[in-house]
Amino acid sequence: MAQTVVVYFSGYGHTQRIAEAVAEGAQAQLLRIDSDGGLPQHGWDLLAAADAIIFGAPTYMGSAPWQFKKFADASSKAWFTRAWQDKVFGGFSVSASLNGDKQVTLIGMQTLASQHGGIWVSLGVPPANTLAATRSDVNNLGGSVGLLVQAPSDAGADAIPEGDVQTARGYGARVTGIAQRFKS
Ligand SMILES: Cc1cc2nc3c(=O)[nH]c(=O)nc-3n(C[C@H](O)[C@H](O)[C@H](O)COP(=O)(O)O)c2cc1C
Repeated sequence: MAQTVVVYFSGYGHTQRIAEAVAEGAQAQLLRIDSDGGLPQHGWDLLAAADAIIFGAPTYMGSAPWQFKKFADASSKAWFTRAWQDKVFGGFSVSASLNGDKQVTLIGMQTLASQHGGIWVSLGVPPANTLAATRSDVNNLGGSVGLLVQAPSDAGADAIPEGDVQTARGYGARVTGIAQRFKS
């Protein structure tokens, strides 16, 4: 079985909930970036050993929070040794607005994965964008590069629409499934 790690930052718990849903689908280990932008002691070893790495962050002011950027910059050590070369990568971002410029955060993650020589996994699900579509549908936000999630600004993580949570589980499963195909 391919080993996937979901490495994420969450300021107020919304991205944490989605990281858990992605990890459930991916049968992955969770690795939280702390409020200082650091990883726990074993964090870098866990990432080095992974077959697949999924990045997660909320969108703050139109891009990833500085804590995620600190982690990304610190990953230059792995870049120097090509430690993440040919791993499978995915990414997700949570924000309050339906759009909210989440795509900018996602493209940053895709670029980070590409700098490391990784293989990026798209969302792989068509958009639910018909008149009959609702927020309970899978991929109702119409993402393609990776996973997009909306969390209402005045509510906790429990208020994230079920369609987004389901999309998160499905995306996690897709990333690990693809990593498994590369492994076998
Ligand atoms: C400093 C800051 C900046 C934010 N900027 C945006 C933004 O650009 N677009 C948006 O839609 N939401 C924005 N939000 C809302 C967050 O993306 C949203 O509340 C998200 O669910 C927070 O995730 P977290 O609880 O994991 O930190 C911002 C929130 C904060 C605190």
